[in-house]
Amino acid sequence: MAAPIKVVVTGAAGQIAYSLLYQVASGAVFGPEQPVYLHLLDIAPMMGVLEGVVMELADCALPLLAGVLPTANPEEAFKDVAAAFLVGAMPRREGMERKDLLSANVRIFKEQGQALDKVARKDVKVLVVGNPANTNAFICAKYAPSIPKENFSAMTRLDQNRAQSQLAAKLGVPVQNVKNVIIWGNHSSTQFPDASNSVVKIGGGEKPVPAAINDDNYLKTTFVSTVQKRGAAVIAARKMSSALSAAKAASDHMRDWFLGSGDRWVSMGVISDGSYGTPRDIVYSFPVTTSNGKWKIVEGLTISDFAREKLDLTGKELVEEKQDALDVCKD
Ligand SMILES: NC(=O)C1=CN([C@@H]2O[C@H](COP(=O)(O)OP(=O)(O)OC[C@H]3O[C@@H](n4cnc5c(N)ncnc54)[C@H](O)[C@@H]3O)[C@@H](O)[C@H]2O)C=CC1
Ligand SMILES: O=C([O-])CC(=O)C(=O)O
Repeated sequence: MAAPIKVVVTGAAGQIAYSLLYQVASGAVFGPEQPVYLHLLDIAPMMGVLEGVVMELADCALPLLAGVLPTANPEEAFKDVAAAFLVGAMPRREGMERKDLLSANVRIFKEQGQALDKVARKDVKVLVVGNPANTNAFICAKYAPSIPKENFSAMTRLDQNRAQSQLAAKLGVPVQNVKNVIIWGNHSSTQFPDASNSVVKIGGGEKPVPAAINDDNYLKTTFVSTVQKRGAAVIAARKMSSALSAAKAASDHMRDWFLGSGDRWVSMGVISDGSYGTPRDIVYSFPVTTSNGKWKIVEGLTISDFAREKLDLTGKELVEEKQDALDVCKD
């Protein structure tokens, strides 16, 4: 058995963590041969609740769980971690956009970037889940200059999973038969869910999804808006934001980053190098492949005029969010 790796989950007393911790501790993320030492960070008033979570983790009797450290101190939480799930942040309520959380949440990611910079492993892989996720990831990386920017990512995997599931339902196939759907841009209502390059196993063969669905209008309208608005739809129904599906997506994202995405593209918010004419130096969601712990943007895709407009719109929003976040972090 390998030596345990240290993994931190922030917001560990919250909703998403409640589902995520089991997945990490049971081997679903780092594999069935990799023990984990869990560092659980939350704020001081939540330490009592967190104690209950620690008890439940013990009661799960998980063979891969090498130890648990609950703490309210970021420098203790981030010490020597190989993977960081940055979940802890305020969630939105009905009627809010995710960027309305910026002024409340972005300072958390400045402080946590500084702590990661001081005490985490320099090869730590950071996944920002807390909203607005892309811009928080940008700020976190900015305040951790000793760690490569490529090691910071934002979660758009939940959007990808939603998109894949919508297409599979429309086509009447199991969800794993659909692959290579892309989420471009921001984890916000301007994101562009793009099925134009996706393929489906159907009727004993493989087909492009647009040909199999044969309804361009659906792919350009209902499909896009359903995925863009799915988070809001869950909030309207549950009065709380997605948690089970968010935890599953966070596990998928980190697993693929560590263990590889195989022959599938996955969407991750990563630092933009200007690929596909997007603004540089923002955290933008691209189709990537992952292997050996590194991601690589899928190259050479054709961008239609319809897609161009969508890619530009979500990029513009990210440039604006970045400026707002930098203003908040000045004081
Ligand atoms: N990127 C994505 O696809 C998704 C992102 N989210 C976002 O994830 C975040 C967490 O959501 P939930 O778990 O449902 O919220 P929650 O309110 O249930 O839990 C958040 C936890 O974070 C803790 N926290 C607050 N400030 C902290 C700090 N400075 N350090 C450590 N912990 C801190 C809180 O005390 C609380 O226990 C929200 O911002 C939500 O909008 C949610 C779903 C999907
Ligand atoms: O919608 C929200 O506020 C929570 C979230 O990010 C999602 O479910 O995609």
